[in-house]
Formats: sequence, C-alpha cells, structure tokens
Amino acid sequence: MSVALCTTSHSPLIGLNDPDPAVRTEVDRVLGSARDFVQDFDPELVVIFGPDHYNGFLYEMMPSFCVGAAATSVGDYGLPKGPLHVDRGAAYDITRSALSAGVDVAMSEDMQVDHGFVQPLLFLFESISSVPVVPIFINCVAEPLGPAIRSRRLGQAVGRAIGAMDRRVLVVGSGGLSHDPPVPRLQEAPDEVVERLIRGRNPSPEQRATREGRTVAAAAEFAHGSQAYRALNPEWDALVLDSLVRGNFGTVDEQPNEWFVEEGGHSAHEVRTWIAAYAALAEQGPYTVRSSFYRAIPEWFAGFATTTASSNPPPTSSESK
Ligand SMILES: O=C(O)/C=C/c1cccc(O)c1O
Ligand SMILES: [Fe+2]
Repeated sequence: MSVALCTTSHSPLIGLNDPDPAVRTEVDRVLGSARDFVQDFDPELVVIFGPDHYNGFLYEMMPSFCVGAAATSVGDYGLPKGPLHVDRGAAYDITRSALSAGVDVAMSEDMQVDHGFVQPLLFLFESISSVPVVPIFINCVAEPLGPAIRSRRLGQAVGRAIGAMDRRVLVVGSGGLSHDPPVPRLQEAPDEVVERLIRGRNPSPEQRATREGRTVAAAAEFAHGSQAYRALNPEWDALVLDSLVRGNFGTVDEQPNEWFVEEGGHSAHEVRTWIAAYAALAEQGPYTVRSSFYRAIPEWFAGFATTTASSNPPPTSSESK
C-alpha cells in the first residue's frame, strides 16, 4: 500500500473567462507540476472526493455522501461527456468500509458527475477514462448540510479501506477554497428554479447553455469589481490551507456550518472534499506536503489552490532503533 494526494480547486470558468495570461501560465505550470508528481507516483487507483452542482445530485434524492460504482460525466461547460473508468470492486470495498465505520454513504450504479470531478481528472490525466477511479460525492451545496467533521470521518473510513489494498492509491479532493459563485439555493429560488433543483436532471443543450452563460457573465462582472457577489477571502483560505497541510483538522472541521459561509461564501463548503482527502491520507500515518499553491482568481470565481502530498516512507531499521 502506498498513498499520495492531490487537492485542487476547480472552476468551469477556466478557459471561458481567463485572468491575465501571466496568471493562467502560472496556474498551468502548477497543475503541470501536480501532473508530474502524479505520473511519478503512477497510481493504480484514484479515489476522488468531489462535489456536484445540481447536475448529478438533485433534491429528488440528496445524500450527504455517495460512492459511485459506475459514473458518467454530463459534459457541462463543454467538458468531455461519457463514462469514467470506475473500479467497481474497489467502490464496493470502500462502501463496505465506510458503512461498517458508521458513515452512512449512499451508493450508485449510475452516478452522473460534473466539472467537480471531471476537471481534476483532466488536470492530472490524459482523459476522464485513463485511470481506474472511485468517485465519492460529498454534498457541498444543497442545504441542509451535515457538520463538516463528517467529511473527516468519511475520509478516515476511506483511508482504512485503501490502506488495506495492496495498490498505489492517489486520493484527490476537488473544490474550494473561498468562493460564492451564483449556484442557486432552494430556500431563496423562484419556482422554476426550485423545479430545476428537484427534477432538472439532463437539461436540454439550450437550457444548459443559458445557465452556463449566466455564470460566465457573472464571473466577468465579479472580476470587474461588482459588489453583487461575496468577495474571496485569502486570509481564510490561508488558515484552511495551513490547518489541513499540518493535519490540524479540528481548526476547520469542528467549526459550525455558518462559519464556512461567513468566511468563505456558500461554496466554501467544497473544502469538505479536501478534509476527506487529507483525512484519508492521514489515516496512513505521518505525511509530507510536497507542494502548495494559492492565488485568488476572481475571473474564475475562486480562491484557487492546489496541493500535493504523500505518506512518509516507513522508518528504516536503524532510524527506528
Ligand atoms: O456553475 C456552477 O454550477 C458552478 C460554478 C463554479 C464556479 C467557480 C468555482 C466553482 O467551484 C464552481 O463550481
Ligand atoms: Fe464547484
């Protein structure tokens, strides 16, 4: 068993509302280094914790967590559509491990995923089907949400399952950090949006284009200083990054849900995917963060961060004496 980690923000605005070319080049370089790190590690399985944005998980049936035993990308924001290469046996092993640890995960034999899963796969691999994966959905938008510490418990249970596998496993966390793009909220939405949040699976191409066009326009306004959206919060992002890379989970995941929203905006709950990924790595023992990047990028509506880490090698016999 050997475990490595990559956590990264995602943003469907990448390529659709880019910042200054120097910033884009910098992020491309960081993601290129993360890809090199992953290539060196050569994972045999990728366990990816990701959110959804009312594409695959709607209020018709909203679990807190769901393990995919088969999964398909919906192809939002022009991203590739089609099946992921899911390792079904590993998905069942992980589900059993989580359930016996008392973490009530749902499971799906037909999971639909959006940019929250697809983008990190494309950052790190040739295509969405290049590597065997187990996608694990964490609800980060559809209120009411459970406490953030449940994501740590999920990550620990997943960590135990992958620790028992005789394979090189990469864990990925996708989302965050501070950001508040215009993802609708059921309690505040007009009737037609409520209907979409409950039963709006598989929109027509026109419906999808309208919705995505609105987000691109909103990101352009935000980047030009519109006060209609909550500001990014680099100080909070630094605190979250520092806590997770040091393994001080409680500083973040023992906070009330309101704290995430007040400090980082509604979509800051996406750091739950990072909590789960770091908890899965921490379950293997001490780890070392290999790289950490952060930049607030309003054009992408994101406090954008990427980290890589891996378990420390076991001490040699002379070191352990
Ligand atoms: O359009 C959506 O549903 C979400 C867009 C978005 C924008 C910026 C950062 C993110 O994490 C997003 O999911
Ligand atoms: Fe997101």
